[in-house]
Amino acid sequence: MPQFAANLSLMYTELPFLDRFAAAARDRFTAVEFLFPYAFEPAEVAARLTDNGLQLVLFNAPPGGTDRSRMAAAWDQNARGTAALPGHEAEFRAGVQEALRYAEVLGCPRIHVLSGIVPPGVERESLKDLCVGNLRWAAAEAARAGCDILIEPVNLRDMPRYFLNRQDHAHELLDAAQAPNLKVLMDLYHCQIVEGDVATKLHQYLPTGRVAHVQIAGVPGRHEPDRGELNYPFLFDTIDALGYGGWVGCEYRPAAGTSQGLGWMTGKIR
Ligand SMILES: O=C(O)[C@@H](O)C(=O)CO
Ligand SMILES: [Mg+2]
Repeated sequence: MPQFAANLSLMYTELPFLDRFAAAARDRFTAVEFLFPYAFEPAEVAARLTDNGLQLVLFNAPPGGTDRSRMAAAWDQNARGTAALPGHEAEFRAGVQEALRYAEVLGCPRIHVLSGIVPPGVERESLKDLCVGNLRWAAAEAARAGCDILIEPVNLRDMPRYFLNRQDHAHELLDAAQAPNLKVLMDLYHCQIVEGDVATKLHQYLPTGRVAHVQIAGVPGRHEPDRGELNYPFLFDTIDALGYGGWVGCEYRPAAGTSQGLGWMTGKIR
């Protein structure tokens, strides 16, 4: 079976953020991921990882701006990254630097950078070159810290007008950027909603070695993977058969309690 990481932004939300680490460890997770750690000092988060024998495998660069007191508000106001947004280059760079500062303390080898909401009246295509330049810069900075930069195609129902929606578009950006540590975060929930044909997409992209992280959730509800239209046992077998050795993040909203809903995983955590 693949190795699963608990997503502490969507799971265990019945607990305060810093208490979710112990809860994940009690459920026998050995790895976690989350969206944004910036409400806390890196040392505070690092202590929770160490205390609970957990490794951090992925988190996001700030969605916009690096002022910690305004980051949650920025997210609520639809800030979804700046990699593809004209006029936000300084903000993008500051966000990547801030993420790298956390990654170093947290020992995390992967940072997901969001690319942004396409402004009204702007063609997505016209933003590609800017995005490639920003990603190339971010990858070079991250390489010095031994980190990968990841980009994730996200569905337009959850994130209207988000810049990056399709696997092939993500791989086009990688082709253009030519940075070995620029990789794809393949979220099968988004992939199913946007493109479908998920097993074929796994066959197409996992062997490239460019997929550095996978995420899962049931479709359409984004609940446990045993709820909904995707046949995850089959997809897990496919992931294994393709020799994917990376992490699979459980990025779902538990339907009725996180621990209670882990039956789908019983006996499957490495
Ligand atoms: O799929 C998602 O929503 C996340 O992986 C994410 O990072 C969006 O912020
Ligand atoms: Mg995701």
